[in-house]
Amino acid sequence: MKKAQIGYYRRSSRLKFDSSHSTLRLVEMASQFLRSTNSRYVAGVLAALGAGSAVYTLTPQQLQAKSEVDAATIKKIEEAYAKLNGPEGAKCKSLLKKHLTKEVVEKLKTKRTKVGATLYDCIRSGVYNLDAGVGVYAPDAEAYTLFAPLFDKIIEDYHGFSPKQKQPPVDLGEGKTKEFPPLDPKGKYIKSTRIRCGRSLKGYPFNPCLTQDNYLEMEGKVKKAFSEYSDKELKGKYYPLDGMGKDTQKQLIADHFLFKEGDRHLQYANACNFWPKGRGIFHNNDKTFLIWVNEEDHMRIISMQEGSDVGAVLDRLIKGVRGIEKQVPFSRDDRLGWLTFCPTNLGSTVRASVHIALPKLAARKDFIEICEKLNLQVRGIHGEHSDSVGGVYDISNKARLGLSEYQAVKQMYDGVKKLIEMEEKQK
Ligand SMILES: Nc1ncnc2c1ncn2[C@@H]1O[C@H](COP(=O)(O)OP(=O)(O)OP(=O)(O)O)[C@@H](O)[C@H]1O
Repeated sequence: MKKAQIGYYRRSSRLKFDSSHSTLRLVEMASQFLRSTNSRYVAGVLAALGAGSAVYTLTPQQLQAKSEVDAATIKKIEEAYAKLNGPEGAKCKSLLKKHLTKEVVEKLKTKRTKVGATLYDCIRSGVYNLDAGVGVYAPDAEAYTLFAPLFDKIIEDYHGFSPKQKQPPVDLGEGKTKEFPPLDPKGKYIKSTRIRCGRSLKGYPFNPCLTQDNYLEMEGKVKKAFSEYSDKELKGKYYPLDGMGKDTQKQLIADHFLFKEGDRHLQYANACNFWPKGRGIFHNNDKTFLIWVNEEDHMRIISMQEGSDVGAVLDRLIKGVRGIEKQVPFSRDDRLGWLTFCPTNLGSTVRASVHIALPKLAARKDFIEICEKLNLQVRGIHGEHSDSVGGVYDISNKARLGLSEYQAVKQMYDGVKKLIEMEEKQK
């Protein structure tokens, strides 16, 4: 027996579906039910469909939609293709432009996920931001499979991860953190070390499909989970963005603790709806363990500290992740690993970075090339799309998918170790 359980504000009710009903039929029946009850929102549709079950929040518009994509959206998709391939898109080098072929457009333009997301939701950001490197986001977990002809190509190109490959099992590095003693014990080059990972709450779509009530509900759930931390090092407080003073927010951003606001790539991906509702940051007293809530991903779990003790930073991250996953279940795909909004973060979701000054090496014309050969990514010190300040760079592992969390940290560790050796030998 397939069952869809529908609850909405103030009242709740149940609908039972026969196992012969297709997903589309379930959505239609839920839609009828919605009209008959005249409620404004359906707050949860739990449909045990095949292997997976999911709780999604749907707006009436989403529910009432048929599987066909409306003509206006199809037109937008076709116009997007024309823009990318016309004079305006001449300088665009994004993976979106490269892989959104005419065939892919034709195949995918009429598809819609169960929560109502279309191809346009996936590509919107890259169509507005022609300077994007990638240009796509997944509006919900299902988008990775429904729109696979586009996502798989981009994932393969970015990560070198073919559709036949599978993310290895989770290995956070428990029992192995001693392999990462301080990279720069004398503190000559490295200012600070940070390791972050992303997590999505099971049962919720990603940003563009979330309602304000979803955001608030998710915030409530994770806040409760944070209060369960008993470890002294991890204990802290949650600070909602809604109501946070502008000065406090600015300082937290300047000190590298909080996410920035107004990223145009995220804005055009419809990731900033209802901002700042449901967004916030949890941190311990020392600001060495932090969790971002509902920015790009539902959660970004972060461990950071001054200096270069990668092992200590990883130890703390492991404790933090283990603590929270006992409280809230996360979305994981058998092939793609931990699911994230941006396909560049799939898999391990780990970005381990150091803020490092390498004056001699960085002066070389081939500095970026050297880093790339070591599988390292170079950013400015105020995050992605920022510049180096005072010769300090943010250097991290490049790969996130196709390797375990431990291997991702090791990629950064080994690469940065090599860079320091080269700096010391450089005349
Ligand atoms: N090793 C580090 N030490 C101190 N701060 C860091 C370090 N690495 C990154 N940060 C800071 O973390 C903040 C977020 O950086 P950024 O947005 O580039 O990366 P991210 O959190 O990994 O997410 P994404 O890759 O999605 O952009 C920025 O303020 C950045 O300066």
